[in-house]
Amino acid sequence: MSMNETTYDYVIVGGGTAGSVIANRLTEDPGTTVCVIEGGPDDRDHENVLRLRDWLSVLDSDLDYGYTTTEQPNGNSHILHSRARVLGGCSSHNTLISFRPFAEDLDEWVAAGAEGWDNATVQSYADRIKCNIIPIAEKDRNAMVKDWVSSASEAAGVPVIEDFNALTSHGGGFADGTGFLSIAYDPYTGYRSSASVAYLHPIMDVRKNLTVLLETWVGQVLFDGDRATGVSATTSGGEQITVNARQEVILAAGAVDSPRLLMLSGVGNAEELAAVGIESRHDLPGVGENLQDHPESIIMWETNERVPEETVMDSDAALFVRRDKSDPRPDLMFHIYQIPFDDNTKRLGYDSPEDGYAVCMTPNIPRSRGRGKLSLTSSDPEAQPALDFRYFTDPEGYDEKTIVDGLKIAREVAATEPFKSWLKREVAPGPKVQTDEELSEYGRRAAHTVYHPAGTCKMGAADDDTAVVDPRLKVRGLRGLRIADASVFPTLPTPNPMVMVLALGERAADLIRQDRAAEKKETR
Ligand SMILES: Cc1cc2nc3c(=O)[nH]c(=O)nc-3n(C[C@H](O)[C@H](O)[C@H](O)COP(=O)(O)OP(=O)(O)OC[C@H]3O[C@@H](n4cnc5c(N)ncnc54)[C@H](O)[C@@H]3O)c2cc1C
Repeated sequence: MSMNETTYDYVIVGGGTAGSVIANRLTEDPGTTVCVIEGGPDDRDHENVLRLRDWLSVLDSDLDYGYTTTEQPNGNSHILHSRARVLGGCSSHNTLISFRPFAEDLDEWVAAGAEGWDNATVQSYADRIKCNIIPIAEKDRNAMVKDWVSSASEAAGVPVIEDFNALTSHGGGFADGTGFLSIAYDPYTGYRSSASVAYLHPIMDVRKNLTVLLETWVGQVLFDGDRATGVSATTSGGEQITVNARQEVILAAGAVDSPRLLMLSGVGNAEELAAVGIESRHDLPGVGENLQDHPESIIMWETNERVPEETVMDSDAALFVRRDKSDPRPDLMFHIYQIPFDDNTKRLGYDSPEDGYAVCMTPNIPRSRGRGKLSLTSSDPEAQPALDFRYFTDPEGYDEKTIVDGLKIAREVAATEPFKSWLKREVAPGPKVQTDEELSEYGRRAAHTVYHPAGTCKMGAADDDTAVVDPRLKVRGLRGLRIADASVFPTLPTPNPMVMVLALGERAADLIRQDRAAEKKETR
């Protein structure tokens, strides 16, 4: 073995949300060695990463891969798809809004072939999550957002909910409601309780069986026949290294980079790989398909007085509405932003209120019907992949209608006291935009992402040719290779997905341990 070659039991690509969980759980056994390879630096060296309220300063910075979208004829072609380049992954730059999935979300997974991912099982894994998930502390709740919650409740005819997760963890879910969010944070310091904070910081430099390689980029998965044997990677100093896995390579590089890495390693649609000059190792047409997101739009107002200071991360409450009474889950979600969230409105020529005098509502589509595709544009590992979300292309026009309904409901909230009295004028789309056609045109052009790409290596039954991984997260048709991150979601859960990613990491570690124990028993 050469100097730049090392061997561990497990190699985890990506020290992000799921990767941090898996690394912690696998190294609970001191006899198991794990190497995490993370493309970004240590989050402990970045105060603005640790301080949740500074989250926007991390977006579009050198800690953001900043993926773009392809031309979106029916939507917004200018969305920047932030993905964190730092330990903890997107849990290190997101807003840490923490929702457990709904029971029916997981029924859909099981129906899609994800056997064993039923609600009872997944909730039991969510119970294990180490992040400090709590409803926003009273001291962080500001008067304007409290008034917004009252008005949202009255205008939409929905109850105020004090703890959304109490209803999903043991009651299966809720139909509608509004209230302050639950966040993974430390209310005393305002610091994140991200995956890296909760799962890695306490054990890094403590557990001798854990190695974390930072600022190191995995370029390829290495194979011996159909078995993944390790990865090749480049360190920040430009050194090429090989990291071997005695047992397994686990991809936890996220919904963009896990399929990208598979394709660069020759695993994907053979014809499409050939078209960009990559020799196919294993024809797996599902890689990169099924790209999903929670699309959203925005409505912004100028306030009469300065928005009060108290906040956790400037987006502290939500509203859920259910239009379709045949489904027990909500089908429209709104975040409130206590700041001008104006990237897309500015581009369309709207002015922005002075800092401290803006409030926004962002209606989003919890179960969007759009399905996109991620593909490689070249065999150059540095070339950005093409992310074609195909926003607002579902033939029924469901996504478009949801955004139009959302903008109308947001206006009803704004017309209801006590929130009404905070507002001076509607800035975007503005009072001239009234008809459904006008609202649709504006809503789609100003559309943004809730930053929830998923589904690009979807899980399905072992004999489902469109699936990339089986229900034990093993890449179909290969050995020694699993994927455990948001890319394996067959469908996006109704609410924000991070808790589902954390629970998936918890269960992935169990599956890996169970399979290893069974293998040991067999060879005895
Ligand atoms: C701005 C933003 C706000 C969000 N807000 C919320 C929220 O409030 N609530 C919520 O539920 N969800 C939120 N999300 C979504 C949520 O954070 C993600 O769905 C989730 O964190 C994804 O986890 P993951 O493990 O799949 O990937 P990630 O957490 O992205 O982890 C992937 C890791 O792999 C590393 N990596 C990638 N490729 C390589 C490679 N080739 N070599 C080495 N390392 C590599 C990356 O650096 C990264 O650390 C938000 C996302 C964003 C971007």
